[in-house]
Amino acid sequence: MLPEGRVCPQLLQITDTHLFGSPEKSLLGVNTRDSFHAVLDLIEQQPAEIDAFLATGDISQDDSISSYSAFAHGIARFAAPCYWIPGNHDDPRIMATELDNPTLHAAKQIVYPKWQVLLLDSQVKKHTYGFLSESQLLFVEKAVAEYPDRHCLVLLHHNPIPVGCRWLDQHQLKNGSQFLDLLSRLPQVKGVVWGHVHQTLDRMHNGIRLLSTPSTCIQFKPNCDQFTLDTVAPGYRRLTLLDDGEIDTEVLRLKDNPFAPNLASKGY
Ligand SMILES: Nc1ncnc2c1ncn2[C@@H]1O[C@@H]2COP(=O)(O)O[C@H]2[C@H]1O
Ligand SMILES: [Fe+2]
Repeated sequence: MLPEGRVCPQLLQITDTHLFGSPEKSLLGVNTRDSFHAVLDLIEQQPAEIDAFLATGDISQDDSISSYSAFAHGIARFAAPCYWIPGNHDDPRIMATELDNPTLHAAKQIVYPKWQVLLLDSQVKKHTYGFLSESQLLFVEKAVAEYPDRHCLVLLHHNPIPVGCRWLDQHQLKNGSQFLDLLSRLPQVKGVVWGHVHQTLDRMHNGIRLLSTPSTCIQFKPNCDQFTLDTVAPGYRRLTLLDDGEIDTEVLRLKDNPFAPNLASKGY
């Protein structure tokens, strides 16, 4: 719930932390534990109140218990609750045990006075691409019918539209069109937010704001056919859900990127 006197939820999306069990390990030249902590430092420096963190998957890179406990330990420095969904790299069984305490757990639906936030599971076991099952799609319809007077924000790991990188778009949400067609019939839905693509996007589709968010570690360069890393800094997204259904949002990044990746990398 929100503190008394405030109706606009302030949410922070952190995504694709790709943590390892070992604090020494790097992904393509970036120590993901250190970059995660640097992003948390940046969040701590902001004056904004935080009502919840939304962690949109690929929390772990190696599916070790200690990678998930590193996430839990890091996020525990904030009092706000953190809700997570799995990404293609995650093991939901380990998440269910390691990321489960009063302020950190899986969530499907968060209800605020003027908004509801839905968190969908787009993971397909052993595959990099995503898919939303019939039950996930039905859940969206039911949730909107349950609270027809509230605006609705939907989060998932995978991108429902191609972002313009051919190598990456093969791994998108396979039924993205079906998903967006459904949302377009639900006027309560104001925005869709995802991770996975390690880059920023902000576009409108049939009145719905489509937003993607940088990773807290490596970034992918937009509009590249082949795997290409970007030099822009790790970051996160602030989302403020306004009473009138508008989404006030910004991406905040580390200054003077201290986490330069190995630009010669061809993949992972
Ligand atoms: N060179 C590559 N070509 C295609 N896919 C890749 C390449 N390198 C990595 N990937 C996959 O693409 C995924 C995109 O983001 P993820 O972090 O989910 O994990 C990545 C890998 O599973
Ligand atoms: Fe991913």
